[in-house]
Order: sequence, then structure tokens, then C-alpha cells
Amino acid sequence: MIVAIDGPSGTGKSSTSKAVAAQLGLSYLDTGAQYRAITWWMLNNGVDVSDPAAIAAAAGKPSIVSGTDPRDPAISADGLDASGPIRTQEVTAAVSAVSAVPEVRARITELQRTIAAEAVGGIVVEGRDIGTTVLPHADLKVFLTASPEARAARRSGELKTADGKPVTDLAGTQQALIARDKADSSRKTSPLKKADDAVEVDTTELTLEQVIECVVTLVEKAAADKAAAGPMEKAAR
Ligand SMILES: Nc1ncnc2c1ncn2[C@@H]1O[C@H](COP(=O)(O)OP(=O)(O)O)[C@@H](O)[C@H]1O
Ligand SMILES: Nc1ccn([C@@H]2O[C@H](COP(=O)(O)OP(=O)(O)O)[C@@H](O)[C@H]2O)c(=O)n1
Repeated sequence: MIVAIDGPSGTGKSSTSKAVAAQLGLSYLDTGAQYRAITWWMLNNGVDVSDPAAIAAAAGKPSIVSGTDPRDPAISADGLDASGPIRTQEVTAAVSAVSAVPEVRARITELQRTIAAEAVGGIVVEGRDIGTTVLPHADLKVFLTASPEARAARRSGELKTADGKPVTDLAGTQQALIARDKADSSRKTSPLKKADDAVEVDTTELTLEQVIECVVTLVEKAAADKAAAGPMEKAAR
């Protein structure tokens, strides 16, 4: 069972995917964390992230390793734990430029396909282009959306300033989020886009628990459809 969950920032992809995977005993892959980890490595290794040629030249250098346990989704770059630093504003501000470079996408996409192929018990993979490009034959594709206001409110609830205080600049958070969505949706290679066969779920008025329940139901239905199709496919051969 391969489940692709895509959508813009703050729609609930990570929280929903982790919970659904944990509940159904599936593996989990956060592809945004991989793009964030390669961005973090570039910032730490003197790569000019405003120069696509410099990004392309460095794309193959770091070793990016992702854990697939939904209860402990580890991520490292060249053996260094990246799970904390990839969430900083510095990485968030640079990640769209790095992820738009085709050499970076080719490298990370290959990693993602390998991880999905190795997840024998099934996997939930979340990102921006999973249903359209990375795993176009996924058994279920979900595209999460929510209003910009709801997404900014959710995100700002998580953000902390350097001295540990909560970020109260809701308008600024919303502006940064819209700018990142625009960059992710307008890039040439594999932009953020709903796959034609994805189920769209607007989470604006839903609690996280309701979204999880909705996606679990969709996965169970896709699994039942797949099991029912299996014997028929065999009989037709
Ligand atoms: N339906 C929801 N209602 C309220 N808060 C939510 C909902 N879905 C997610 N959140 C919260 O919003 C924040 C962003 O969610 P996250 O799963 O990281 O989104 P994404 O991966 O799409 O960026 C988290 O703090 C999460 O707990
Ligand atoms: N499949 C993916 C996943 C993320 N990304 C990039 O990585 C960034 C960070 O993704 P994320 O999922 O961690 O972002 P949030 O939704 O958590 O804010 C996105 O803004 C995209 O630029 C991508 O290009 N393709």
C-alpha cells in the first residue's frame, strides 16, 4: 500500500501522515525534511543558495539519510542529526530555491523511490510532487488544502523566535507561507500540483483528528479495492 499525501505548507500533511502511518502500521517518509536537510547542508558548507549553478554542482555531495518510523522520523546529512536545524527560519527561507534546482530534485526523487520500494509493508509519503512525479502509481493520492489564514495560524503556533518566545507576527507568517507556495507552484521541475486522480480534502474547518480519520478511511477503502482487484487481475491472466 503506497499512499501519497501532497499539499501546500500548513495543511496538515506531516501530522496527518505520521498519525495515519502509525495507526495502520505503515512506514512514513517526510520528503520536505529531505529538501530541508540538503538545504541545511548547503548553508553549512558555503554553497551560495542564490546561485542555481552552485546548488546543482553540490547536489550530489551530501549523504541524506531518512528514517521511516512514523513515531521517530529521523533525518541526517553527512551523519549529522538534522531534525532540529532543518526547522529554522534560515532553512525555511532558502529551501524553495534549493528544491527548484533539477539536479537536487533528481537526486532526492531517486532516494524517495528507493525508500518507497524498500518499504515492503507499505508507506505514507508526504510532500509536494509525490502523486504527480515521485510515485505516480500510488494506491491512494490525497491532496490537502486549507485557507491561507488557517495555515498561517497553525504555523505561527509552532514558530519560536531566537530567544524562545512565540512568533506573534501572523501577517508576516502568512506572507512568507504564500511566497513559498508561489515559488513551489511555479517552478519548472515538478511543481506543487494536485494529481488528476488525487482526492482533495479541505482541512480549513476540520480538526486534525477529523482529517486523520478521513484519510484512514480513504486508505482502508483503497486497500480493500486493491485486495478485491487482485484475484480478478490474476484470473484475467
Ligand atoms: N486540521 C487541523 N486543525 C488545526 N491544526 C492543525 C490541523 N492540521 C494540522 N494542524 C497543526 O498545524 C501545524 C502544521 O501542520 P503540519 O502537519 O506540520 O502541516 P504541513 O506538513 O502540511 O506543513 C501543526 O502544528 C499541526 O499540529
Ligand atoms: N516533495 C517535496 C517536498 C518538499 N519540497 C520543498 O521543501 C520545502 C519544505 O517542505 P516541508 O514539507 O518541510 O514544508 P512545510 O509544509 O512543513 O512547511 C517546500 O517548501 C518545497 O520547496 C519539494 O519541493 N518537494
